[in-house]
Formats: sequence, C-alpha cells, structure tokens
Amino acid sequence: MAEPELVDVVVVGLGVGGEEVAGRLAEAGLTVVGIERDLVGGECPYWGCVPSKMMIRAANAIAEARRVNELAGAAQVQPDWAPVAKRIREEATDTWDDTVAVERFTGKGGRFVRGSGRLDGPGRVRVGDQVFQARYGIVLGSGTRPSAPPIDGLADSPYWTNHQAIEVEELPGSLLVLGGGAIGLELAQVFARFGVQVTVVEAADRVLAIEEPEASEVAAAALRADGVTIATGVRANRVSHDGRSFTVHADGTEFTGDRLLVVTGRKAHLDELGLDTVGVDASQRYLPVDERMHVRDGIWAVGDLTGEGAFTHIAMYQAGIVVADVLDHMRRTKGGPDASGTASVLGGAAGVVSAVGGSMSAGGSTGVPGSVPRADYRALPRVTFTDPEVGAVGLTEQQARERGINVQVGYTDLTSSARGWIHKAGNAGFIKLIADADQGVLIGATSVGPAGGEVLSALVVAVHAAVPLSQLRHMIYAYPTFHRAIEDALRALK
Ligand SMILES: Cc1cc2nc3c(=O)[nH]c(=O)nc-3n(C[C@H](O)[C@H](O)[C@H](O)COP(=O)(O)OP(=O)(O)OC[C@H]3O[C@@H](n4cnc5c(N)ncnc54)[C@H](O)[C@@H]3O)c2cc1C
Ligand SMILES: NC(=O)c1ccc[n+]([C@@H]2O[C@H](COP(=O)([O-])OP(=O)(O)OC[C@H]3O[C@@H](n4cnc5c(N)ncnc54)[C@H](O)[C@@H]3O)[C@@H](O)[C@H]2O)c1
Repeated sequence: MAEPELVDVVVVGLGVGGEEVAGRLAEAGLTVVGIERDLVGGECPYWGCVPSKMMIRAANAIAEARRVNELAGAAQVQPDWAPVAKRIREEATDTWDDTVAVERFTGKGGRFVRGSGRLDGPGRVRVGDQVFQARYGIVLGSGTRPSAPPIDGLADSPYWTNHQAIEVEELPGSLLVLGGGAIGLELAQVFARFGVQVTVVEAADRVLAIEEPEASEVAAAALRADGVTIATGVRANRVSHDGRSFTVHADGTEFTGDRLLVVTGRKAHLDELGLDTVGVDASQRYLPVDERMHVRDGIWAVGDLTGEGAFTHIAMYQAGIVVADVLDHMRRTKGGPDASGTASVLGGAAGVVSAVGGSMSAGGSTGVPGSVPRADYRALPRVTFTDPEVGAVGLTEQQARERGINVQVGYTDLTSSARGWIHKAGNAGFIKLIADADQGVLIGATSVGPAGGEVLSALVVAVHAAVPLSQLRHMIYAYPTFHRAIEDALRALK
C-alpha cells in the first residue's frame, strides 16, 4: 500500500462548491489537493446553469421577436438551433474541456488529481493508488447526479438526462419531458420556442410543485401558450422505446415522443465516498451538516451534497463558510502567532471572481477566531428562469401556515400594475407576500414576471434583514418599475 502523502487539505469533487473552497484555500497558502473525476467546475458551467441560461436567452429572444406583432408591426422569426449549440460548445464549455478550469486551480497553487476520491479512514483520502493524509481536514463536494424513477423499461431505454439535452446539436421533432420541476420547465419552454413539440409529464398535481400554486398556474399557462402540452397528476408505469420513438405509459393514457428527457430530481451518491471508514452513515439521502458545514470533526461538506438547496448560490455561500472555518480550525490547531497572519491571508483571498461568475464572499467572516459565519437559509432565494421568471424567497404560504405562524398574505397581479399594463405582451406575473403578523416582517415572497428574478432581490433583502413592514410601506418605489408592484402587494396584506 502506498505511503500516505501529508498535505493540509483534500477536496473531493471540484464542482461549484469544491472548486471555490479548494481555490481559495490554495490562494491562502495551504497545500491543497483537489480531486475531480469529471470536469472541474461541475454541473453548473458544463451541463447546468450556464448553458441552460444561454439556451433560455436565445429562446426568449425568439419570443420577444414574436411579440413585435402585437406591439410594433410585423416580425417573422426563423429559429435556428445551430448558433445556440455553437455558443454552448465554444463559449460556455470549450467543447466540455476543463483545461482552463484546471489551470485556474493550479495557478492558485492547488494540486490537481483527476480521479474518484474516497475516504480511507480518519483524515485520509484515496484516489487510485495515491493516498493523501490531510493535516487540517477534508472537504466533500461531490454534488448529485440525475435520479431516474424506477419505471419499468426506463433504465434500459436511451433516455436523455440534462447532459444530452444541453449537448444536443440537432433538435428532435418531439420531446417528452418526465418531470415538471425547474429543469423540466426551463428546457421544455426553450425547445418549444425552437419548434419542438414538447409534452411535460408530471406526477404531482401541478408543475413547479415546491413553489406557490399561483406560480405553478402562471408558469403552466405560459408554457401552454408556447405550445407545450402539460399533463399533471400522471404516474408513469412503463416506458417503451422501439428504436425510433419513446412511449410513456400511464394508467389509461400514453404519451409519445422522439426523445425522452428525464428530469425527476437528483441524488447524492454517498455510498461512493467511503463514509463508513470514518463512522458516518452513508444510507442517508444527503449528507447532513451543521451550520458551519461540519459533517464531523475534520470533515466538511459543501453544495448539493448537503441537501440544503440545489443551487449554485448555495454552494458558493456554503463555500465561503467552509473556507473561513477551515482557516479558523487551522489557526486553532497551530495556535499562537500564526493566527494574525492567517487572518490577513483570508482577507486577501476575498473578492476573487470564480468560474461561474460569482463574487466570493466569506459570508462576512473577518478571519477572527470565533467569528466564522453560520449558515442561515431563512432568505434562500430561488429563480426558475422560465418566461415569465418565477422568483421566490423564504417560506411559501403553506409552509408558513404549517409552522403555526400567524400569517398575512398580500397578492397583486402584475398585469394591472402600471408597468405591467405598459409592457402588455408577455406581462403575466404577480407578487405574493407572506408576512408574520406577530413579528411585523416578511418571511416569504414570490415574484413572477418578465423580470421576476430581479424584482426578487428587494424581497430577499426584506426577508433576510427582517425589515419591518412599516418601513417597507414607507419606502419610495420608482415609477413605473416592475418592482413597484411590491407596494401594491404590501397594501393588500391581510
Ligand atoms: C440543467 C440545470 C440547470 C441549473 N440551473 C441553475 C441555475 O440557474 N441557478 C442555480 O443556482 N443552480 C442551477 N442548477 C443547479 C447547480 O448546477 C448546482 O446547484 C451546482 O452545480 C451544485 O454544485 P456542487 O459543487 O454542489 O456539485 P456539482 O456541480 O454537481 O459538482 C460536483 C463534482 O464532484 C465530482 N465528483 C463526484 N464524486 C466524486 C468523487 N468521488 N471524486 C472526485 N470527484 C467527484 C463530480 O464529477 C462533479 O464535477 C442547475 C442544474 C441543472 C442540472
Ligand atoms: N433556475 C435554477 O436555479 C435551477 C434550474 C434547474 C435546476 N435547478 C436545481 O436542480 C435541481 C434538480 O432539478 P429537477 O428539475 O431535476 O428536480 P425538481 O425536484 O425541481 O423537479 C422534479 C420534478 O419531477 C417530478 N417527478 C418526480 N418523479 C416523477 C415521476 N416518476 N414522473 C413524473 N414526474 C416526477 C417531481 O414531482 C418534480 O416536480 C432542482 O431542485 C433545482 O434546485 C435549479
């Protein structure tokens, strides 16, 4: 057996979260080994956020051009997928080559190892026949992979995951989408706008089921207007593929398409991480962490793996906490005069721009021992980039009521706001506010509209900082912005 090599920190999985942690710790002067079995950067830049948002940008341009007919004369649009596929290949993914990302990490002083990392007892990680012993700790950032439901015939069929959908060069004539969540709706609308006949098959009684029911309604109506067929409350029990097309069979009905995209959620693969060698239960759905991302002493986890929300901004937020905590742990382990030196290194490492374009905040850490920020997900924002965008923060009405909170709800329709009325074509949307009447603050909000995700930012600040409703009511909202509708929703709170 190979002698373990002593290093400061080992990071397993260099997706959004792991790459951020590994790069910043390397910049801070630690010896960091970063292990990635596929592409450095993970799902977001290669098969997730970035290419999907490029697709959405293109599809929205088509939809906007079509609105000329209602607003400004006549326009004819001839959609062509080739420039979209080219942009994804050339600008987003370097044809799925991570050389630049690897060099970004090694340029910061990190040591890169390609392969599958696995815990191998306390403080140790094995990758192939190399073994590393981590002086200060191990960070797990292995993310999730698509999870397909156990439907007869599905596993044996050549169905698409988000990978094939993002890599597609030539669009199919028709597409079945199993799962009407965030990925399903975003991609269904894109492909429909490029002329694909799309059918979304969703098991729950509404699409985007984790958000407010009003959001599901607006999103479904928008997709239907784009020609998407949406079937909800459908439990598929068999999938067949005859070499040319797919059929999804459900009780009393069936759906056919040239391709089948399965986007029914994602799964962390804890069994692959060797957690048993350090006494951690690997049978769970996600890897539970405390508010400083500790799995247990000397092991941190970051990103989708933690089950706190599968979003790039969560992975980045958690990464800031992990970096601060690992450095704090190192300082405490070393003790003495190193503490001040490390604090300044930490300060210097902040503000660098990452692969996925976020600015790196250490969550407000000053680098002073004991000041490591704690994770707080009360104001977790999420945006589904359909057109209209569905933005939400904090609790939904149902979640708030289930917690026994004395709830007030304020709702306003965007189409009747000044800006919505001016905007006309493509103006569907609303703002819904959830307030805690006893505390006099917002605890949740949904903002759906042409700029729903951007309007959300004001509501995120309100929920995060617990701004009193009295102050929100006496703010000045610029006329005629979409966000001015927040004032109407506040007035409607009851
Ligand atoms: C189509 C799509 C669109 C999305 N759009 C958005 C969006 O608009 N906004 C948003 O916030 N989020 C979006 N997301 C979610 C976002 O991509 C994830 O939240 C983010 O990628 C999570 O980062 P992560 O580092 O936790 O995991 P990942 O990005 O999954 O990275 C984990 C990495 O670990 C590697 N790995 C796993 N196991 C091992 C091992 N044992 N050894 C070595 N390496 C290993 C994997 O190869 C992978 O590269 C989208 C996702 C998809 C699929
Ligand atoms: N804009 C964004 O931020 C963005 C975009 C895409 C993805 N994401 C992240 O990626 C994660 C994964 O996305 P996703 O869309 O795969 O998962 P999801 O959990 O958002 O949606 C999955 C959907 O599939 C449905 N489903 C489950 N089993 C089914 C079955 N057997 N038949 C039919 N429908 C079934 C569920 O009811 C659900 O509506 C999301 O949770 C999200 O956090 C974020």
